[in-house]
Amino acid sequence: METTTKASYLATFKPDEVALATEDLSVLYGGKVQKLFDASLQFKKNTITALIGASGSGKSTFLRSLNRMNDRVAKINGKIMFHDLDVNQPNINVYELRKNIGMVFQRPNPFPKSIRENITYALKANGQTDKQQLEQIVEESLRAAALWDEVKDKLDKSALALSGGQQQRLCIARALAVKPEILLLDEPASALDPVSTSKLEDTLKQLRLEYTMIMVTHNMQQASRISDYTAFFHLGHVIEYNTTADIFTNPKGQLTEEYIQGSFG
Ligand SMILES: Nc1ncnc2c1ncn2[C@@H]1O[C@H](COP(=O)(O)OP(=O)(O)OP(=O)(O)O)[C@@H](O)[C@H]1O
Repeated sequence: METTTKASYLATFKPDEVALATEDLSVLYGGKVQKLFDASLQFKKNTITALIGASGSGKSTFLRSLNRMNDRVAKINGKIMFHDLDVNQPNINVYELRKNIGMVFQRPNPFPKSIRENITYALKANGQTDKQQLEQIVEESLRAAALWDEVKDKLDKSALALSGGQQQRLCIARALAVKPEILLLDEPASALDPVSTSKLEDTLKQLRLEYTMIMVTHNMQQASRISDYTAFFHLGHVIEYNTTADIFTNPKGQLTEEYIQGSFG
C-alpha cells in the first residue's frame, strides 16, 4: 500500500472492520503553525497500529488529536470518524468521547490515591455507586492490565508505591475501567526498564483481543514485535502506512527505509 495518494489508504479495510478513521486531518498549533498535514488513516478493529517517525514528525500531534486532547492549543481540520460520527465537530462531548477513546501517556501518572481509587475514580464521578459492581470492575480492569495478581492484596495501598511498570499497567487498567473501544498510547514504555517493558508489551498483545490500540513508539523492535500495522510520519506527513511486516521488510519509500535502518531520527 503506497500512501502518497490519499485514496490508497482510505480504502484499506472493509467498513465494518474500521474502528476509527481520519480524513485529511490537519493540525495548526495556535491556529496558524501547521504541524500535521492531511493525514488520512484507517485503524482496523482489534489491532495495534504503531506510529513511528523522527522526533517532531507529528506522531503525538496526530495521536492527541484523535480524542480531542489538542483542542485547547490547536486548530484541527478534517474528519475523525468514529462509528459514522465525525467526532471532530464542535458539538461533541469530549468527556464522553474520551470514555470511548482512552489515553495512556508516556510517564505513568496514577492519581495520588489508592490502587482501588485509581480505578473507581472516574466511575464514581460518572455516578456509579454500586459497591459490588465497582469491585468487579476493579478486578476486571486490573486483570485485563495483567496487574491483578501483583496488587490484589494491597488495593488500599497508595498507587505511588508501585514500581514504574506497575504504575503504567495501573494507568492502563484505569483507562480500561470506563470500557473504551480504543486506547491511544503515547510511548507507553519509554520510562520503563526492559523487564517492565516486556510485561507491558505482553499486556498490550493480550488486550488486542478486545480493544483497538494506536501507539506512538520510538522503539523499532517494539513496533515490529507488537504492532500489526505501522504508519511512518515525517515532517507532519504520513509517508507510508502498511502492515508492520511490510513496512519492516519491504518499505516502499526510501525515507521509510532509512528511518527504519536508523539513518536518522
Ligand atoms: N502544544 C504545542 N504547541 C506548539 N507546537 C507544538 C505543540 N506540541 C507539539 N508542537 C510541535 O509540533 C511538531 C510535532 O511535535 P510532536 O510532539 O507531534 O512530534 P512527535 O513526532 O510526537 O515527536 P517526539 O517523538 O519527539 O515526541 C514539533 O515541531 C513540535 O515542536
